[in-house]
Parts: sequence; C-alpha cells; structure tokens
Amino acid sequence: MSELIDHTLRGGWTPSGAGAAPLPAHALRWLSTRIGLDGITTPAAPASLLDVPGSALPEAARAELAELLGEHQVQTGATARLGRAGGLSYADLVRRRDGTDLAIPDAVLLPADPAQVQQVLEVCVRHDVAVVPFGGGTSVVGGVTALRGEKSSVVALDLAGLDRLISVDPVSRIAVLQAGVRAPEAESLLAAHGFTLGHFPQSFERATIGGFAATRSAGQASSGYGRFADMVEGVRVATPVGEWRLGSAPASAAGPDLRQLAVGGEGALGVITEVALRVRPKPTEMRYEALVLDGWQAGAEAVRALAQQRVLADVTRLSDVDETAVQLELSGGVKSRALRTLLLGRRIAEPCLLVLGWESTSGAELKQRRAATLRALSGFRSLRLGPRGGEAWHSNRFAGPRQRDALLDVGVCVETLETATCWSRLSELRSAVRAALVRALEHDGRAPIVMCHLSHAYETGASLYFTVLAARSAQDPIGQWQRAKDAATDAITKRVPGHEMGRGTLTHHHAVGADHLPWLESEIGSIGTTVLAAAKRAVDPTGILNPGKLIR
Ligand SMILES: Cc1cc2nc3c(=O)[nH]c(=O)nc-3n(C[C@H](O)[C@H](O)[C@H](O)COP(=O)(O)OP(=O)(O)OC[C@H]3O[C@@H](n4cnc5c(N)ncnc54)[C@H](O)[C@@H]3O)c2cc1C
Repeated sequence: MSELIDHTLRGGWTPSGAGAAPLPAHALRWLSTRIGLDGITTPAAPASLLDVPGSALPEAARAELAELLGEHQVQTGATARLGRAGGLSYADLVRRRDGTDLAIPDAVLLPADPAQVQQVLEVCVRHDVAVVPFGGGTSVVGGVTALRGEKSSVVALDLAGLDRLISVDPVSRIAVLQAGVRAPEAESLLAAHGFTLGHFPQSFERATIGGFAATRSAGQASSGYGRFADMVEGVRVATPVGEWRLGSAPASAAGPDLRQLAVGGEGALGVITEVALRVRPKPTEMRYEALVLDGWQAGAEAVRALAQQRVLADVTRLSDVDETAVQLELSGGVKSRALRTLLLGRRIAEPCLLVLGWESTSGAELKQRRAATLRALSGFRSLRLGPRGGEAWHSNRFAGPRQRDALLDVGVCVETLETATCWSRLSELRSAVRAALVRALEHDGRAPIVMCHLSHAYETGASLYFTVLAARSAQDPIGQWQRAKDAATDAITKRVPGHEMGRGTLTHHHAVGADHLPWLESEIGSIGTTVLAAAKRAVDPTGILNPGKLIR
C-alpha cells in the first residue's frame, strides 16, 4: 500500500498534511482581509486521542469471517476502524479533527479476490451485519459513513486487496480491472500495454476503479474521454443473492441497461469486484493553453459553441470571475500584476479563465483538433495567454486537496458542491446557487468567497462546480456548512415554473450518498424511489448493503 492510500490518514490528503501545499503569507493575508479569519486552528486529532467504542461485531461473525479471510484481514483495532470512519467531505474532516460524531465501523474486512467478497456477503447476511463497501474513501457525500441502519453492527469492506489488472484486449481496447485498483496504479498498469483510461478526477491519487463506477464519477478530461460511466463495458458484482455479471457487447437492446444498477449503485445494490473498461491509446502529444474571456455569459456561450460544434478540447474548463480573481490573488507576484495590466489594456472587465487541453497519439491530429477549437472561439473576444497558463493548471491539477488541508488548518470553511443543467438554464442556476450560498454564509457583514467553474460540457448543457471559502464558525462549524448546503440544494432542486423538474441535478458526479438522499425524490419522483427500493429488495433482501445511502 502506498502512503497516499493509507486509510488511517484521514486528517490530511498526504502524510505531510498541510505541509504539502502551505499557503503563502500573501495569500493568507488576502484571505484574512476578504473573509475575516479569527485565528481558529483545528489540527487533526491523533487517533490515540479519539474515543473509539469497542467493536459490536458478534464474536461468531468475526470468527467466521476470520476463518474465511484470515485473522489479519479482519481488523477490529481502533486505528484500522478510525481509518474507515467516513469519507473526505468538509464535515468528515471537521469531525475527524475534533473527534466528535464519528460513525466508526465495528471491523474492517480485507478480502483478496471477488470470490471472497461474495463469501463475505453470505456471512454478513447470515449474521445480519451491515456492509459498507470502501474504495479510496474519498466520498464527499457521506457514501462511506459507517451507518448501521437497523443492524446492530456494521463492517467496512475495504477493497484494497482487489488490486489486479485481469486482462487487456488490445483489439477491442477493453481492459478488465479489479475494483480496488487506485487510479494511479490503473494508469501505470495500462501504460505498460500502451493504453490510458483518461479518467483524472481531482481525487485521482486516492480513489479506486470500483468507487468511480459506483458513483458515476467524472474526470477533468471528461470532454475528451467521457465520464467514467461512458467507459464501463461490463461489471462483475457480488450481491447477497449471488454473483451478477453484466455487459457482453458494446451496445445492446436487451431491455434496460442493467449495468447502470451497479454503475451509480453506490454500494447499496451490490459490491463491484471487476470492471471491464474501454481504454484508449496513451497520448504522446499534449497541448494545454489558457485564454481569458470577458464575463461568465460570454465564457459559457463560447463553451456551448465548442460543445455544439463538437470541437471541445479534451479538457475544457471555464472559471467564473470570482474563481479567476482568486487564482490570480493566490498566485500573486509580478506575473499576475502584469496580467492584470494586460487585461485592463484589453478592456476585459470581468476576466474568466478558460483552460483548454488536447491530447493525442499524433501531432498532426492534435494540431487539427486544436485549430478547430480555436476557430470556433474566434467569434468571441478573448485574450490568448498561450501554453504557460494551461501548463500551470495541468501541473497543479491534483493540488486542490492538499491546499484544502492548509485552509482547514487556518480556520477556513472550505467545501465544494456540484450540479448540472441544460444550457438555457445554466446562468440562472449559477446565480441562484451563488446567491443561496452567499446569503447562508454571510456573517458579521462579511461575505464568503463563492467561486464557480464549468468543467464538463455536453451538447445540451454543462456542469457547475462551486467552491466556498468562509471563516469557520467556532461554535458550530458543521451546522454552518449544513445550512449553506441545504440552501444551495434547495436552489438547485426548486421547480422551475412551466417545467416539472428542478433547475438542475442534485449531483453531476459526486453521487447521492447519505447527504443528498433527502432531496433524491424531488429529482426522480416517488416512482423512481420505489423502483430503486424494489431493485434493492431483489438483490439485497435483508438490507445489509450500505444502509442509508442512495435508497431509504
Ligand atoms: C478532494 C476531492 C476531490 C474530488 N474530485 C472529484 C472529481 O474530480 N470527480 C469526481 O467524480 N469525484 C470527485 N471526488 C469525489 C470522489 O473522489 C468520487 O466519488 C470517487 O469516485 C470515489 O471513489 P473512491 O474509490 O474513493 O470511493 P469511496 O469513497 O470509497 O466510495 C464511494 C461510494 O461508492 C461505494 N463503493 C466504493 N467502492 C465500491 C465497490 N467496489 N462496489 C460498490 N460500491 C462501492 C461506497 O460504498 C460509497 O458509497 C472528489 C473527492 C475529494 C475528496
């Protein structure tokens, strides 16, 4: 296991925590002035100081599981259990820091292969033990919170042992990977065969193949490679009623696509043990560059043009004026001052950064695709910054979680949320969510920083991803964020007059988990929740799988 995936490491993204990306002094000063930090620091509590209740796993179940997996693969010690006590949302991290309200599993199970996963489920059915499938543990929606539901004990089923590349079919370009393979390992296993998955979410360093499938994840290069769900050709799933394999051809009309019960099933409808994935030749050529457009509306129009003319770059990411300003402020220095002067000279009043990235195995093809993208943008007033801005984004693309550790350390409430909608409602949705977040987090006359970007574009619409920075409430840090999240989610799900749906989706790629569950019916209707409950009864009749997530 690499250091990065040591699950006992829940207080920081890497072993060096905030030290991995310390905030420069100028950034801290600026942040203090903007959001008013009052010096609250909450370092992550060492595991030894946390109160961990004894394991409630019945001895008969523990003994049977130990016989099946081996004594070392059934862990009931405090450190192992704390390491799987929740995911990595802001609320999870705050709880982990002050050690309160942690839902701690009674044991951690470490099966070695799909057959053992199937047998574990059979034992857990017999002993009526709840099972939380655990991949990289990077869920930000309470997906891996160790809820017991109606069961008296709950185990975290850690899939780290399912870490193999099973096969590569270079002719069909399909690779079969086990569910516990983490993204960096998946990329290096595939690179040995000349392939890539092209799935690069910000949680790349820690998240797993099974987690990506179970949550319908989307990576930063989704415009080129597609969302994770688009890559899934087939799945092997362990369920309490037996093993289920789905996906025998690239397309099928044999009824509804039941693979989608696993892809997006969030561990409530089965444990994914293997995934057959479409892979692509590993690119040898890359070009990243940045432009600045004037105003969100113009930027969104430009990305819509790219999507509808089908000339999107593989990475297409538009920051709104607030996110662009923060990026400039935090980078500071001579270069950012020079850029501000340049923007003023070009009369770009509301700079919105657009990062574009193309990847290919052929220089000529890349050139052609880049030219098509830039041609489609020629009707929009923009300032071309060239490769430097794009390459800077590319080399820092996984730095966000490290910076979050540093922000948490200095008392910032830092959290993100995401949604998606069609182009005709995109700006209305952005304004409504932004306003809801600002209202909910305004305190003592100080407004929070609310930033937004668009990083997944489709012909019919796009995603919106919000990042919030506010001074953390010393008395009630979790309630402070929960009220803001509720307000934003209400704004997203609110019915639009004349349109029987909400303004946007509850979640574009973070999934439902426990946190979004109260709003799910507003999106899929009571028929939708009944269908999901019926599917669950069919595959998990005693309800052991991931209680309280996705399905009530
Ligand atoms: C800093 C940060 C940045 C992030 N950036 C992105 C991003 O860019 N794009 C994105 O899509 N998401 C992002 N996420 C969210 C998260 O990384 C994704 O949801 C990811 O897909 C979860 O993978 P995981 O292996 O960590 O799954 P986990 O967190 O372990 O589990 C997630 C859910 O899937 C279930 N599950 C896990 N493995 C299996 C399995 N084998 N079978 C059945 N169910 C399973 C769990 O029970 C849980 O409900 C981010 C999270 C963080 C903390």
